[in-house]
Amino acid sequence: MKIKLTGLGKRYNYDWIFRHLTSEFVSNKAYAILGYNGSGKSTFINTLSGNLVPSEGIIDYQVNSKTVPVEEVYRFLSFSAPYLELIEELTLTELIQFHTRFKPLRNLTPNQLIQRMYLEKSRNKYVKDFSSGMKQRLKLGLAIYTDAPLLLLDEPTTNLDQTGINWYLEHISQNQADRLVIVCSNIAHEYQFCHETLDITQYHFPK
Ligand SMILES: Nc1ncnc2c1ncn2[C@@H]1O[C@H](COP(=O)(O)OP(=O)(O)OP(=O)(O)O)[C@@H](O)[C@H]1O
Repeated sequence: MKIKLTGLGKRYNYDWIFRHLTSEFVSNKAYAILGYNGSGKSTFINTLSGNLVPSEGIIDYQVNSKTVPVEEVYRFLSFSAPYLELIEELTLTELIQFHTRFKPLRNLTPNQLIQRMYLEKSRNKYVKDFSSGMKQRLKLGLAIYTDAPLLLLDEPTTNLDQTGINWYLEHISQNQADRLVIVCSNIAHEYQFCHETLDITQYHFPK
């Protein structure tokens, strides 16, 4: 997986959030997108994922050296973010079954995933009855263990306690090979495994 950005910019109405952004992201590397609250990290990652349309510039996606059109990119990514909701009306087992109808897991069964998330006791519990930390572990577990070459994480340790943070760091580091990982964050421990950083605030002021 490779994503090449050329002169990328995004604005809401008359406000440019970022502009003149040229960069490249490649597989087997993890990148941290940094910046203070409201600086544009989520806007950037949602532009990369194809959820938002860029206001200017080009995004070139390549999978196995073949160009992929933006409307197909969703097939190659898994994405966890505070604003992406789980289906709360399903039990944990039902949710994983539903999820895997669209995207397979990375060489593990739904039961193994439940074990890795330490959610065995909650397999028949409705997601709406999960604690906020359990929901976050579920979001991250589904994202990390979905078999997708592009893994996008926005504020991954939201609602996690120290045990949850350690769990996230262990599982992300075990599952970052052979894929492209992009993490939006302003908390150092969330992106300590990343190889490169991109400070979105550097693209605030157009030259
Ligand atoms: N749909 C929208 N319409 C207009 N402005 C928006 C919209 N979405 C975000 N913004 C604005 O874009 C700016 C960047 O927001 P964004 O959520 O990308 O920042 P962020 O760096 O991810 O913030 P945080 O760290 O708080 O999550 C903010 O000023 C925000 O108010």
